[in-house]
Amino acid sequence: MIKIAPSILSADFSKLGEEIIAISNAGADYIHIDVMDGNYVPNISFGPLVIKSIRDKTDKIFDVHLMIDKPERYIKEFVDAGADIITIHAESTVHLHRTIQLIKNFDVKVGVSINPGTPVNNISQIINDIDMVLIMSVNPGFGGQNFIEFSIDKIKEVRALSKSIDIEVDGGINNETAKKCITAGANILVAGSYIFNGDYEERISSLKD
Ligand SMILES: O=C(CO)[C@H](O)[C@H](O)COP(=O)(O)O
Ligand SMILES: [Co+2]
Repeated sequence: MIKIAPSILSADFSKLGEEIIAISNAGADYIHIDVMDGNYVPNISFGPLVIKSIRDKTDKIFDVHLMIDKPERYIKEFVDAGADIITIHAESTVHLHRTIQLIKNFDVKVGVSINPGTPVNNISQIINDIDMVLIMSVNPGFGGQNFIEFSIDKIKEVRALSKSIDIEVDGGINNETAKKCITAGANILVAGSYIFNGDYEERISSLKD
């Protein structure tokens, strides 16, 4: 089953609540929430207070993608805000294994993401401890970038390590790149600009098809 996770980074922030409702009704499986601190990535988005303010707009899974340095400092805040899945970047913490255990102790799902320049090998040691691998198919920080083709090989590599783990792909996803990702073994697709720049329902079903 392919799941679609619209990234609200491309939503209209002036009416975020309405956007969450619209994207949920259009068939989103997850709501992908990009948290950026202006340090780990060269952009600033929003934090736990904003997430908390939209939590009651939908029952969909809140898929929180933390692009922040030392994410271990803020796990409790994101759990309290309503995160169902918390994904941290392997490059963002010195103590990856410890931070994974910390997230698991809160009884939410845990994902680990790797940037385009990070080899899959960097997460082979912890892959059996986590629920999801998030392959970044653009350099994190901004929506609307072009898909990096070698990400396909990385998806295949992760799938070879685990038949059952969730593999999410994030960045530059459209109906063409989606096909390649699914064929390579991904089962969750994040899409921001592709979905929010068109008819939400049509775009989500074009990714699923
Ligand atoms: O994590 C992200 C950026 O760091 C976003 O989820 C991603 O860029 C989605 O945007 P688009 O689909 O427009 O590429
Ligand atoms: Co993201």
